[in-house]
Amino acid sequence: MTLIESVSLRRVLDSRGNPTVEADVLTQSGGFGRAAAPSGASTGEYEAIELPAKEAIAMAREHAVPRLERSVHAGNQRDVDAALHAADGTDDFSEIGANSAVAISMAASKAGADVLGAPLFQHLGGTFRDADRSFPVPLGNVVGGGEHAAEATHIQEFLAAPVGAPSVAEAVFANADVHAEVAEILADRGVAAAKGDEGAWAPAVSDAEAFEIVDEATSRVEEALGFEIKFGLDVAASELYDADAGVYRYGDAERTSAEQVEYMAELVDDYDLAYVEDPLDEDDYDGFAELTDRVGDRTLICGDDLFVTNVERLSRGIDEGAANSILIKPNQIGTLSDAFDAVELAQRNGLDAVVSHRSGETEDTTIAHLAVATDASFIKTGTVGGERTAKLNELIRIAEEAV
Ligand SMILES: C=C(OP(=O)(O)O)C(=O)O
Ligand SMILES: [Mg+2]
Repeated sequence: MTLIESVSLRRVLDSRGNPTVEADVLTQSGGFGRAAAPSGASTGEYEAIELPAKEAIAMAREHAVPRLERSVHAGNQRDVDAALHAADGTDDFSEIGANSAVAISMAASKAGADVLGAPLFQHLGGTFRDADRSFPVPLGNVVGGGEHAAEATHIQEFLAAPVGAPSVAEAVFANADVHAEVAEILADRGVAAAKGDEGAWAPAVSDAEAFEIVDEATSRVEEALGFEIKFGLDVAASELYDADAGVYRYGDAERTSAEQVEYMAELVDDYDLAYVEDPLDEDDYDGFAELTDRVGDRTLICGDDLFVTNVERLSRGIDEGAANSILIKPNQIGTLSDAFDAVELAQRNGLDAVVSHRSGETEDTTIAHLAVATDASFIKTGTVGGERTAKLNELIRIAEEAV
């Protein structure tokens, strides 16, 4: 019923104005799915390879599309993704591009769901998904810099975490309120701010001042709404790490690895942080393990560039106690099956899964469904901006549909 009839690929724009790959999958029974690849700026060294969109499309047309059309069922995600791997033949999708692979993988999942007449989260989560399970808490990027904005904070993302929100919708609106509150505080302080790639405010303030501002903004909104709103960070520390000198550079200031662990542990306690992503360099399993040992009982230490949604890197992290959560970005690994494998391995070992967007995004909403289907604890998908609200609004709809 879900035999793939055709796979079409085209270039579309992402939110940074760069070309990206969009895939349409049509089944013989008329099921249809469309999805587009996102794109990172602070990409991990060990991610699957994104090719220039034109090249990725040409290679996928030559190698992957003939293996899929009239051969593979869109309803069998494992078969679709195995065909993509077989077409590519490498272990990092450097032949057809992880951008082509992930667009086709996600589009096929939607075509499979369409044939069944099921919402995507249900198709992906399966019949055993417990309808009473809680929904992912949206992490809302409200202040940021790093690779996502010039002349702003060194820490890449300050993320509102409305952990006490009674519903997904209230959490989504709370993050928007924090974003607006940050704007007011910046205006009061006479600080002008544009927005970075993900729609977060990108003021030219020190990291210390950003902590003050976000702490104040979350407290004010917490008080107004009457439920707990914490905040967290994506330090994206690999971008700060100078491997030759063995130090983390925060502008003119620097920290050794031991000082970085100390600094992160202090921040967790000073600000009661709910979440700290990539606090150390992507090769520093030991530093991650030390920090997790110190503060992992009271916050999530999440591996993004550390794990790159890759089960091998995650297995090592589990063995070494390097983190207590993993960021899941399907385009880091290339297929939904690989992303699911990473989630399953993590959850079986007591780690939380956090499903995430990329800084370059489209209107695609697959990750909202993925987060619900996998029972992820958090979803990181921005706060404002059409490509971000596409996912947040979809989450609100899913929550309505899933009751
Ligand atoms: C979303 C992120 O940024 P990018 O997509 O640039 O890697 C991140 O680092 O978590
Ligand atoms: Mg990150």
